[in-house]
This record gives sequence, C-alpha cells and structure tokens, in this order.
Amino acid sequence: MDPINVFDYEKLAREKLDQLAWDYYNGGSDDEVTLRANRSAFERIRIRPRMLVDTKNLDMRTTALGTPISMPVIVAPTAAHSMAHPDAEIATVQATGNCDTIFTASTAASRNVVEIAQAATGPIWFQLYTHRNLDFSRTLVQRAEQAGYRAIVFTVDMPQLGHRERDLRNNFDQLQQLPTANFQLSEGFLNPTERHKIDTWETVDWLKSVTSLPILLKGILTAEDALLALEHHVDGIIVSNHGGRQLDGVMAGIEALPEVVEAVAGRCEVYMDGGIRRGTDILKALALGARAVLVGRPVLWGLAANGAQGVRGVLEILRSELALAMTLAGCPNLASITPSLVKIL
Ligand SMILES: Cc1cc2nc3c(=O)[nH]c(=O)nc-3n(C[C@H](O)[C@H](O)[C@H](O)COP(=O)(O)O)c2cc1C
Ligand SMILES: CC(C)CC(=O)C(=O)O
Repeated sequence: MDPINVFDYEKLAREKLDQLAWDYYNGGSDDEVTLRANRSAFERIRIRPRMLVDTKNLDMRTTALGTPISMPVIVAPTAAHSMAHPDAEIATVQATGNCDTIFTASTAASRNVVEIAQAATGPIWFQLYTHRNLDFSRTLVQRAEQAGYRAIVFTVDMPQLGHRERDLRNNFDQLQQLPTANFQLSEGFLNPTERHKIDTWETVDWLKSVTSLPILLKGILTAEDALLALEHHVDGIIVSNHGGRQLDGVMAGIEALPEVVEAVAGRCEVYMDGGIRRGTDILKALALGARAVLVGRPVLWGLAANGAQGVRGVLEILRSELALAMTLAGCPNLASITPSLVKIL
C-alpha cells in the first residue's frame, strides 16, 4: 500500500507492531472519552472559505520561539521510539530535520539527550519530566542546553501516570519497562503513586533558574493556568491533554485552545496538540490562535511503518494537505488564517 493519508500509516503500523506496543501508542486513559474527543471536536468546527484569492505563492513558513520552520507542524515528545523501530529517535530526529521543522526529544526517549542532538539535522527542543532528585534534572537540562537544544518543554500534566487500561491488561508497567536512556523511570519518578509530590509552580521558577533556554509549559488546558504560567514568565504554552492519556474527560486540545489564547492575549506563544491528523485540522487550530501544532502518534506510525522514510512521509502528507486546505480556503499565508475562517457549531 502506498500511503495517501496519515491513517494509511496507522494501518501499516498496526501490521508491524505487537499488541503491547500498539496499545501503548494508541491507547488513552479510562474510557478514552478524551482520546476520541481529540478527533471528534474537529468535526464541530467548520471552515468559512474565501474565494477568488490569489494563493499562487503559498507560504506556510513561520517561527517557533524565534526558530524558523518550514511549516506550522512540530514533532511532539513521545517516549521510547525503539519500541517502534530499531533506528528509534535517530530516525525521527533526522527525518524531522529533513522536513525543516522542530523535533522534541522526550526525557523518556530510548536514546540519550546528547545522542539525539548529535544525530539532529534540524532544530530540536527537549521535553522535561523531572527526576526525584532535582540535581539530576539540572544536569540533564544543562546537558541539553550545551548539546544545542533550543527550548525546554516542561510537561506539567503528569503528577501521576494516567489510568491506561490497555496497558494494565497487557501487564505493561511503563515506569518499569519503557526502554529509556536518560534514566530508569522506576528510579527517577519516585514511586508512581508519590509522583505528585514532585512538581509545583515553584518547579517552574527552579527551571528558569537553571537554564537560559526559553521554557514552554506543556499540558495547560485552562485560562486560569495560562495566567499563572504568564506570572511565572514562561515563553510558551502548549495546550494539550497528553493525547487523552492522563485525565479522561478533560476538554479536547482544540476545545481548550480558544480560552487559553484569549487569556494569554499575545503575551507568549501558544501551541496545541491532540488529534491532528489532517491539513484541515491544522488550519482550524491556527484559525483558533495556535502558532503551530504538535503531532504525536502519526510520527510513531510513520516510524513503525518505515523508519525515517515513514516519518518523513507522514510529515510531508501533513504539509501537502495543509497547502491544499490553505489554497481551497483562500489563505495565501499563515497571517491570513484568522478566527473568521472558522465557525464553531
Ligand atoms: C506513545 C506516547 C508517548 C508519549 N510520551 C510523551 C512524553 O514522553 N512526554 C510528553 O510530554 N508527552 C508525551 N506524549 C504526549 C504527546 O507529546 C502529545 O501530547 C500527544 O501525543 C498529542 O496527541 P496525538 O498523539 O493525538 O497527536 C506521548 C504520547 C504518546 C501517544
Ligand atoms: C510514561 C511516560 C514516561 C511517557 C508518556 O508521557 C506517555 O506514555 O504518555
């Protein structure tokens, strides 16, 4: 099969992955209400296209915290790429760089923070989960800074692992069994039930004190927390529900985006993720105020299907779908994508 959309890569990945890896990648928490909402919410947003607009010189380039990227699509941090393909993060970081966009390396990656930076062919961000010993985290963040990462993405929605029933049925204990390189999660994360003792808003201040890199908070879903993030001087917010893997029943990323954008009022950059599978999804997110979107599972599907080439295939499909959506909607560039482009039903 020659994949013509991202879902074709999902089918190819399903054929390659064993049940445990498939469930870990694709699953959500509890009843997976939020996981499904991340997709279905896009169907309640309709596009108001404009006609007879000159889109010959279509331009979707932008910047993310000052870094130029060729399209408003960034690779989200996801753990342990070696479960998808032996080339692991080396393949994903290189394919992403070859598409001229940003790769975000997870703290729970299967290659360490320096190996990934050395393999990179483009800009990279580092996603942080704190270690129970903050000195260890300081070293990790500083190693990332020295290795050339351009921002720290601090994930704030995991005081404890969500209740992922597919993994429980497979006896897959992520904190014990994920093949991670930076540290053993079972040692670093505390006892999973005590993890909530680690991170507070003070941790954001601590993070600012140990790095000069810009900081994004990933996992914000409300205006209240967006305002607190601004009080703590973050550089960016990623509106996210962790791909429906943490608290089930929370809003879809695309549903939470407008209130965060309104609260922030241009004072920092706002990104979103969750359920981005089509160029039209990206168009809708940009219309509702995201600077760019992040994609999680589709990149893992591409990696599982065909290594670096599969990752590139996924990202190029999203690029060409967005180009077509912009053309048909009468948007020659990202600045022309404004709230009036969509109607929320
Ligand atoms: C298998 C898997 C592993 C993930 N690992 C991480 C992680 O290590 N750190 C993190 O901040 N988010 C992690 N996430 C969440 C993603 O960064 C992102 O928020 C989510 O996947 C976006 O939704 P999507 O998969 O529908 O695109 C993970 C998601 C998946 C599916
Ligand atoms: C359990 C974490 C280390 C990885 C993660 O964020 C996830 O699986 O969603």
